[in-house]
Amino acid sequence: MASLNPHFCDRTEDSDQLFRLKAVILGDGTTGKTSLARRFSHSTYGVKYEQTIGIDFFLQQFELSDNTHVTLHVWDIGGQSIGGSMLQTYLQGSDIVLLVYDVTNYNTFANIKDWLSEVKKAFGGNTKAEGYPIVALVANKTDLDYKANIPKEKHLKFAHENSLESCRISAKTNDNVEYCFKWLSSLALHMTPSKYDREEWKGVVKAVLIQEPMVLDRPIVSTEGQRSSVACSLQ
Ligand SMILES: Nc1nc2c(ncn2[C@@H]2O[C@H](COP(=O)(O)OP(=O)(O)OP(=O)(O)O)[C@@H](O)[C@H]2O)c(=O)[nH]1
Repeated sequence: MASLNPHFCDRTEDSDQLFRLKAVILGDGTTGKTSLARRFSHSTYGVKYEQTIGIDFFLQQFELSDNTHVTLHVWDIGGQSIGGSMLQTYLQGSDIVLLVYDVTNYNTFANIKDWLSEVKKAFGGNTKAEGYPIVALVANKTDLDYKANIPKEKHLKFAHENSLESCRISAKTNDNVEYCFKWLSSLALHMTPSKYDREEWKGVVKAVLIQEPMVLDRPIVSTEGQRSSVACSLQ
């Protein structure tokens, strides 16, 4: 029942329910935490790297399903914060923690265990305790999968062994970003999204039409004289 849910914060005139959640993004520097937060909150992306010193805040409101709305407060923590006393404070009251690594940088994956230790420490080491957040292992920069050096199996094994949720995203192309945040929000609210909702969150993958291949200086045609299928490549 919504009224018993600690995240419930308002009911609008037309009986819609509004929930408030806090998501904290952790991970090594340059793994794409700010890019992820910015992509989800502002639908923008920039290639220029600007180091986050301390913390940055983002906000996004969205509809999770009919009549259920979420205000998500996203705390983007600078990659240099590990081991600092403030990190423990930042983690207090979080509903969702995203542990982000860069698929092209093995060290950032190897260091996830240290970030996870920080999360456990902040919640007294008991991952089953009430108030322990939904924690997800997030592989970013999957647009660079062709030069990734962390096998997907390794990602899944680590997630499974540590009872983490799992997302593979690209802040650059927006692949799975909405899905990841909405899926984790659903879990934090103990909701089961419908298949239809989940498909919708996955959105449309950007496809680019490439030039129709030419054979002997003319387009490929089928024997009936119809044009054959057009080739597409995913960016
Ligand atoms: N190819 C690719 N590059 C990305 C992606 N996400 C982020 N980047 C780039 O990686 C660099 C670092 O991104 P940031 O979002 O600033 O990284 P951060 O984790 O917030 O870094 P700190 O502030 O040091 O903690 C930037 O140049 C981004 O453009 C992605 O999905 N794909």
